[in-house]
Amino acid sequence: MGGIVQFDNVGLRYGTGAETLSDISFTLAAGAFYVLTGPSGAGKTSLLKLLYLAQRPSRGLIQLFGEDIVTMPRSRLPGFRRRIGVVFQDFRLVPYLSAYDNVALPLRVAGVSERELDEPVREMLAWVGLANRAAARPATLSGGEQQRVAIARAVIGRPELLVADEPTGNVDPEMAGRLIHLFDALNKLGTTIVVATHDAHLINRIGHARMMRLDRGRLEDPTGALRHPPTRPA
Ligand SMILES: Nc1ncnc2c1ncn2[C@@H]1O[C@H](COP(=O)(O)OP(=O)(O)OP(=O)(O)O)[C@@H](O)[C@H]1O
Repeated sequence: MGGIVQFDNVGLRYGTGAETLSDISFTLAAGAFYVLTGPSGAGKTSLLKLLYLAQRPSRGLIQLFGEDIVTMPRSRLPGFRRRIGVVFQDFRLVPYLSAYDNVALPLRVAGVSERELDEPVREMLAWVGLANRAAARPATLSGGEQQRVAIARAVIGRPELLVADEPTGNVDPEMAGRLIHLFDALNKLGTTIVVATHDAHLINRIGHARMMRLDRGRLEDPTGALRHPPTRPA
C-alpha cells in the first residue's frame, strides 16, 4: 500500500521563537495504525495540527492524499479537511447543538439524508455509552462524555485519515477499551489512524500499532515503522 501522508524535512516555528518541530520526515502507509508518543511539550499536538491542516509548516514539504498541501490554494483546503476525522484535545463540540446533532454533523455536511443518518448516529451514540444523552448540549455533559461525542463525530463519516489527540484522557479503562475497539474497527475498514497519547495502557492495548516518538521537536522511529522509501512525484 502507498503512502497517504509524506513529510520531507518539515519544520514549524511559532512566531519568532526557536523551532517547535525540526527536520520531520516520514511516510504514513495507507491503512496503518500509528501511535505518537513523547513527553509533554515535545510537539505532538503541533505535529497533528500539520496533519489535519490547521497549521502550515514554516519549511519543508507535506503531501497528503498524493498532493502537495503546502502550496495548495487555501480554497482547496476545506475539501481536503473533510477527508480527515479529528478528535481535538479540547473536543471542540458545537455548543448550541445536541450530542446527536454534533455526531450527525459530518454526515449532514456530506449530504446524507435525515432518514439515512438516524440509525448510524444512534448506533454510534450507543457504542460510546451515550444513547440516553442524545438530546444533551455539550455544556451539560461531563468531560469524558464530551470526549466520547467528539470521538463519535470524528469516526462516523469513515474518514480516510483519523487524527486523535489524547482521545482517552478523560475516560475510565473500560470505556478506553471500547474506544480502542472503535478505532480498530474503523482501521479495519481502511482508515489510516494517528493517535497521540501519554496513556501507556492505551499503547499496550493496540498491539499492531506502529510507534512514532517525538522528543523536543524531533521525531524518533523506535521500531523502524516510518522507514519507507520516499515516494516523490514524477
Ligand atoms: N499556538 C502556539 N503559539 C506558540 N507556541 C506554541 C503554540 N502551540 C504550541 N506551542 C509551543 O510548542 C511546544 C509544543 O507544544 P505541543 O502542544 O505541540 O506539545 P505536546 O507534545 O502536544 O504537549 P502535551 O503532551 O502537553 O499536549 C510547546 O513549547 C508549546 O508551548
